[in-house]
Order: sequence, then C-alpha cells, then structure tokens
Amino acid sequence: MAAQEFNFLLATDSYKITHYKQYPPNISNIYSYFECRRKKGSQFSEVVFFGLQYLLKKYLLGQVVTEEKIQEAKVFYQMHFKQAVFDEESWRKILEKHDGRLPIRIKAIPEGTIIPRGNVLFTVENTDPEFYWLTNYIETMLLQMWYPITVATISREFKKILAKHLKATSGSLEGLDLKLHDFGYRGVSSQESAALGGAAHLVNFCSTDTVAGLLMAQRYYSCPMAGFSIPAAEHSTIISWGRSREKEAFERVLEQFPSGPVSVVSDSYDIFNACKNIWGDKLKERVMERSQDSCLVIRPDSGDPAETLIEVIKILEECFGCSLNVMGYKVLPSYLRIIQGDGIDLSSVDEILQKLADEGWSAENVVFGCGSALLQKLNRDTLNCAFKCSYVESNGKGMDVYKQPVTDPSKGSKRGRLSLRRNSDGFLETIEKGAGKPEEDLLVTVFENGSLVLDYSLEEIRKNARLRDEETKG
Ligand SMILES: O=C1OCCC/C1=C\Nc1ccccc1
Repeated sequence: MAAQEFNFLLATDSYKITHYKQYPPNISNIYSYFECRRKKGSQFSEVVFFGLQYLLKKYLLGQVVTEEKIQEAKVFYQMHFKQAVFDEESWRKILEKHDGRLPIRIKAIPEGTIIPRGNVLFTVENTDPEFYWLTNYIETMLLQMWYPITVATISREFKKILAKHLKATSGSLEGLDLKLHDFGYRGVSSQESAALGGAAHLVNFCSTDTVAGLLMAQRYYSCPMAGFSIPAAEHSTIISWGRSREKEAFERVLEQFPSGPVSVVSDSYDIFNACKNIWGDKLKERVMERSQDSCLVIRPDSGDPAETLIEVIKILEECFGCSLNVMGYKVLPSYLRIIQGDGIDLSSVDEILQKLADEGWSAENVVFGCGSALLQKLNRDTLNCAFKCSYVESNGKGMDVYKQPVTDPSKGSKRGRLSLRRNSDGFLETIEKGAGKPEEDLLVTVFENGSLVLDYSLEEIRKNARLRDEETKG
C-alpha cells in the first residue's frame, strides 16, 4: 500500500464531514468566495494576493482521492464521531467517476494583484452536481491562504514606508528592494510557514535569510533565486573569542570576507565602544580600505532602536566623516552602512527613519531586518479573511445567499455569483448577484477538475505587486 502521505480526506475541520447531511434536498451547486473583509479603521486598506498557486500544486492537483485514503478516513471518522457519518460512497464516486480528481473550479485574481479590502479574491464551485458538498469541504485549506496574503501585504506596507523615506532623503528609490531583510525563519511556527511567509516577502523584496522562502519560489513560482544575502556575524562568532578579544573577532570577519559586503553584530558588550574604539579606531584603516560594494555593515541589536541608531551614526560620523547627498541629507562613507534588525515593525521603522531624517540623515545609511513582525505577528483577523457561500442551485434554480448578522453587520457576506472588474475610474470593484459581464471579469480560472489552468512566475507576480508612483512620493 502506498505510504499514507497526505490524506486530503482528513485535511478539513471535523464538522465538515457532517455537512452533506445538512444542505437542502436536491441541492446541486454550492458557490463560495474568499475575501479580506473591509473593516472600519483597519490599518490595511489594500492587500496583495499571493500563495494560492502553492496550495493548488501541493494539495489539489491530480488524483487526490484513492481507495486507501477512503479506507483510512472511514476508520478515522468512525472513531472520531463514534458513529458512521463519513460519506464513504460519495468519495468512492469521485474516485470512480473522476479518477479521484476534484470536480471543482477555482477562479482567482492574478497573483500579485493589489486589491482593496472587501473585494472577491477567488471563487470556488463544484463542477459536478453530485458533489455540491465538496466546495465548502476545501474551505479549511483554502482559508489558510490568509497567511501568505497577510505577510505579502505587510511586507508591501513596509516597502511603502521605506520608499517614502528613501525618496524624501535621497531623491531616488535605488536599492529599495534590498531595504528590508527577512530575519524571520526562526520565529515562525513551522517549516511550511517559513516557506510561505518567506516567499510572500519576496514578492516585494529580494533580501532574505529565510532559505525556505527561496526554495518555495524556486519550486512553485519558477524563480531560480528570488533573494540574496551576505556573510554576517552572529553573537556566537563574536563572543566565542572571549570578552577581551572583540577586536580580534571583528578583525577575523573582515579578513575572512575581504570582498563583498559583510555584516558584524557589534552590541555583544558595548555597541558605542565597539563603534568608537574598535571600528572607529583600532580597525579604522581596515574599514576604510573596503569599498562601496564591499562595505562593512554594522549591526546594533539592542536598546531603543531609534536612540541607539542615532547615537551609533553620530559616533561613525565623528570617526569616518560623512557627505551630503543631492537632497542635502548626510550619508556615511560608502564603505560603511548599518543594519537594524531588532525591534523593527511597521510603526518603529517609520519612526526611526523620521528621527534620522530630522537629524539630517538619509535613509541610504540603514537597511532593516525584520523577523516576527513580518512573518508571525499576524493572524486571520489582521485582514479579516473569510470564505463564504454566496450562491446555490437546487432543482435547477439558482439562489443568491448571504449572511447578515444583526450582531455584527461587518461580518455580512456578498451574495450571488461574483465578478471583479476595473471601473471607469480604474478602481477594482466586485459585482454581485451575477450582474457582472463575463468579458469584464478579472477573475480567471486557475484550477479545474484536478488540473492547474494557469501557472504564474514570481517575476510576473512582482510586476503586478510593484509600488505605484503615488505610493513612492514623500
Ligand atoms: O546581519 C545581517 O546582514 C545581512 C544578512 C543577514 C544578516 C543577519 N541575519 C540574521 C538572520 C536571522 C536572525 C538574525 C540575523
């Protein structure tokens, strides 16, 4: 028997096993959709759609139903419910009639599309009337797309902030794609989260240490190398020399990586002493002989980020001097930069860059690392991701359906078959009740009856997600 790898029949919430018994008699079609519900006062007005292609390729393509999996599920659910609720016969029908391929159609906006909250992102419907229950059976797995969508969205919000400050204090967006480095691999809940979240960040940037995200981009988004990193110290490679030999530890790093940028975490004992007396004195010659594309990147890693950064940059200015750029902001010598990877989130990065600017410093001097705030400090409610049924057919008649809780109108759902179009002002909008014109519909079929209909590359996704001009103004 084939090793029981992933069993699709077990990849859902228990209660969904019982839903086929609850739908109205003679129901033949269930049509549902995914959206990031609009929420008054929410921090994020638009989202980046990303991640569905990975899920389709990994879990939904080809034969997902087999006799072994039916047997395994039958035994499992009998024990779990202590009664026979699992619909063995229907699953066997899928196996016999569709060779175990899912009779489902998924239509979605192109990955990387930037879309305002409250719009349909993808729709799901059964293509064989016999398996109406399958549409919402896969809700559980499909709703997990909240994660890559939310990470890609947060990462792009970082990009807007970085672009604003870079433009305002340097007059150019050069190097924007390298301004936010993913430090988050260790802070996520699993290898799969690291892969999905890491790849989601790479929609907006090409700077990461989360190797799993690079592999995801290679294997599922046809991108051979989506991001880059540089040699960098960590505390162990510094403190292993003992407190009295921090200078030797730093010197070793410079020697071992003579060309190309190198990052050295410098706060093991006293970041200010390290900058002034080691980098700015004992090793000053070594630092100055490095060039722009072999710069030393000093990494503070503690203290209030803004205060520490300001004090560090002032010490470096004293020791190495600085120049003024075309915007009149100060820039350290090109062989010297700073990376701030501690305490970075959407609000602190804006505050730090503003304080640097107020002190006359360009955003060119610093790159940022971000861990949990990028990959983990988020949940399904961050963008209010929801999956809801909006249309059903029974006895050949269609009916628009919806929920509208008197206790929370913001949880109301859309009704009828949905389409997405760009209106005359160029804004995306969702048309409900089947009123959309097919030729205007931006939702495209990406999955049908077990086959992937479209395959997006990270390159085209990045193009869809690039910042628009107005988002880069100061
Ligand atoms: O300092 C750096 O310069 C740029 C390259 C990466 C890097 C540090 N990486 C890292 C990863 C995970 C947790 C903490 C740091």
